[in-house]
Amino acid sequence: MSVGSTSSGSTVGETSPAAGGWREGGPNGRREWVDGVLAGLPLPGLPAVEAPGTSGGPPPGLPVRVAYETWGTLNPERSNAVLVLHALTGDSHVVGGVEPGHPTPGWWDGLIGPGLPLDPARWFVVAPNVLGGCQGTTGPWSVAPDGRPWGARFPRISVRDQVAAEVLLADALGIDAWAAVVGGSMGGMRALEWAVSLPDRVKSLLVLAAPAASTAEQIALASAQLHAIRLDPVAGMGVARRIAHLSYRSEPELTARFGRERQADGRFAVESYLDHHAEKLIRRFDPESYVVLTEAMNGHDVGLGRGGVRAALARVTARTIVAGIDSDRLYPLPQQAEIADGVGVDLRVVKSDFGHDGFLIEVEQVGALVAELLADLPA
Ligand SMILES: N[C@@H](CCO)C(=O)O
Repeated sequence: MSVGSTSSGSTVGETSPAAGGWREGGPNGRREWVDGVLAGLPLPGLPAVEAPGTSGGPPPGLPVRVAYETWGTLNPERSNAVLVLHALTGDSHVVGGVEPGHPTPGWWDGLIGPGLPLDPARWFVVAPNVLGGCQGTTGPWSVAPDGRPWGARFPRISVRDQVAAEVLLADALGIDAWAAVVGGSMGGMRALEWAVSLPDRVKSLLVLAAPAASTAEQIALASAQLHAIRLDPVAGMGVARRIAHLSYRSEPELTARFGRERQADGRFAVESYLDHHAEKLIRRFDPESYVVLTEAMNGHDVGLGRGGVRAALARVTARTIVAGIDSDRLYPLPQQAEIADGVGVDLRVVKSDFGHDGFLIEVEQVGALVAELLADLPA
């Protein structure tokens, strides 16, 4: 296993791993990577399933690189590490900073920093880029063992494989147990999978706006997106984002914000809004990663091979907070209620007009939950 680092000013990427440090004083995290070989989790993984353009499951011993960002310092007891897991199109850049010449927003700005719930003076915060994504951790953009990019040949992976890659990172950093594992949406799936698969390694857990298992409706919504991308990767990802983005927002919000208003070009304002989000994603995301990650979310089921969801949730020993967004129509509250009930805690509700994206927008409420989770943990 090897460990490397890039300067915070350069894009994290396995193709240009220039050695370097990080700019002191800015909120950017330190960007590094670890290389290793993917091992299975100690519990049964997903059965290999053939999908168009993929082989079935990662080959044994798949070499992987995990690119990640950190804030703060690991204490000598190695007891202050917090794992923050991003959602579908997120990345390791949890909070923003200043890259050369331009500010870079984070997706949970307000969560990490002095005096904030994850204060780097106290906590060592680790945010990996997900396996199968396109931000430096091994994914379809990476070079396969035969020297050619994986592309559409990238193996079908599961949320469990993604967690296995994060285990490799934890091992490389010498973190036996996380003080907390925190994630929303797809990040919440991985957070839950961590606590179920490796209960001894998760002291506390925040699962936000995520299900224990993807439902028929979630798979159906995703399946329409996958079809669009398979027909035309670039235009299709735009269509996929439009479908997905609608599921990320709430009907009352769309009505209040856009109504039936038309723009000068004749498009409904809400059409133009979706067009904008589609164009933005096309500029910043890889369609093959979108497919790989969406397939992984479709396969998500913490109970698979473990006697069902209820039995799997009974394995969790972490101090746990499970929260949902009251207006979330993608992963509605009953799904978080199921997790909370299975773990034996009360469901917590984030109030938001914005639907599923409330987990990104309501940072103050999310921050309060993180602070509560960590309140009297020794660090
Ligand atoms: N806006 C989020 C929603 C998915 O949780 C994303 O793009 O990842």
